[in-house]
Amino acid sequence: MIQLKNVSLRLGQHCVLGDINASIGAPGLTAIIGPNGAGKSSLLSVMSRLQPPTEGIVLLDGKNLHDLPGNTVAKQLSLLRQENHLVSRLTVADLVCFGRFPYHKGRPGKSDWEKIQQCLTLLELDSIRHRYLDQLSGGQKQRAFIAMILAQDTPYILLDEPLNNLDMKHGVAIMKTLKKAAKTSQKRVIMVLHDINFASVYCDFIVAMQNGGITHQGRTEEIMDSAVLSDIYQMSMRVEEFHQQRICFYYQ
Ligand SMILES: Nc1ncnc2c1ncn2[C@@H]1O[C@H](COP(=O)(O)OP(=O)(O)OP(=O)(O)O)[C@@H](O)[C@H]1O
Repeated sequence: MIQLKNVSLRLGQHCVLGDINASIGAPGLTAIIGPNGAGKSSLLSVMSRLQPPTEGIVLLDGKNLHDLPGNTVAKQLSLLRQENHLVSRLTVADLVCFGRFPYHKGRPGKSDWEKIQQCLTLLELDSIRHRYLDQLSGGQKQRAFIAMILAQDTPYILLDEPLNNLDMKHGVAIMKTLKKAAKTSQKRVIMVLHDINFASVYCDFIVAMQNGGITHQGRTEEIMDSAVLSDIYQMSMRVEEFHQQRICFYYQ
């Protein structure tokens, strides 16, 4: 698990995260939800070591994340950020190969190429594997980055809005792929999601944030409740059962 103990983050004058105590990352899929500016991306940054907390500590399987060697962390935890600034003259295959870097250190071997091929196929990227990143649509690029993250093959996978730019078919396909990876390889996938119904249908746990703090945390069915969601988003949200799934209606 990733444990946060009295974690606070201040950026300039702004208290972005305030005294968070939580354990996140049981095997399966965990969604982090909440309104804009609640601190979801900041929480992922702190949990992935991208950003050291101003106060408190983050433990990865009981060890202080910020004391662990970089290469150890890279084999334990991968992070897909919302904004990815990488050289656009990389091909899709180069990018996915980059995900294997903690293992091959620049000299990919047979097992690395097998994994790269597997991830390209899984994300339906075979036909565009030789295209440069700046020749891709937003959704194709997003799938290439997700393939890179899966190629890193870490027990913890942190994704900031992985469904950005994806059409419904690819959104569903990626959630199913992550769910299968979690089930067959005991992965712990933690992802920021804005689409509450994707969280409801595919995630096992939900962590909800407001104003830099975690206000609700539990199994998906506990959080997918009209009163709880209305409180989190400060608007009327109605949850109903539809084909054995809890679906939220919030269009007014
Ligand atoms: N570099 C920064 N300096 C100061 N404040 C920042 C900085 N980066 C983010 N913030 C503030 O921190 C708060 C949390 O931002 P964060 O991006 O973590 O929220 P979020 O929940 O991911 O939002 P969204 O849903 O809009 O992506 C916001 O109020 C934001 O304005």
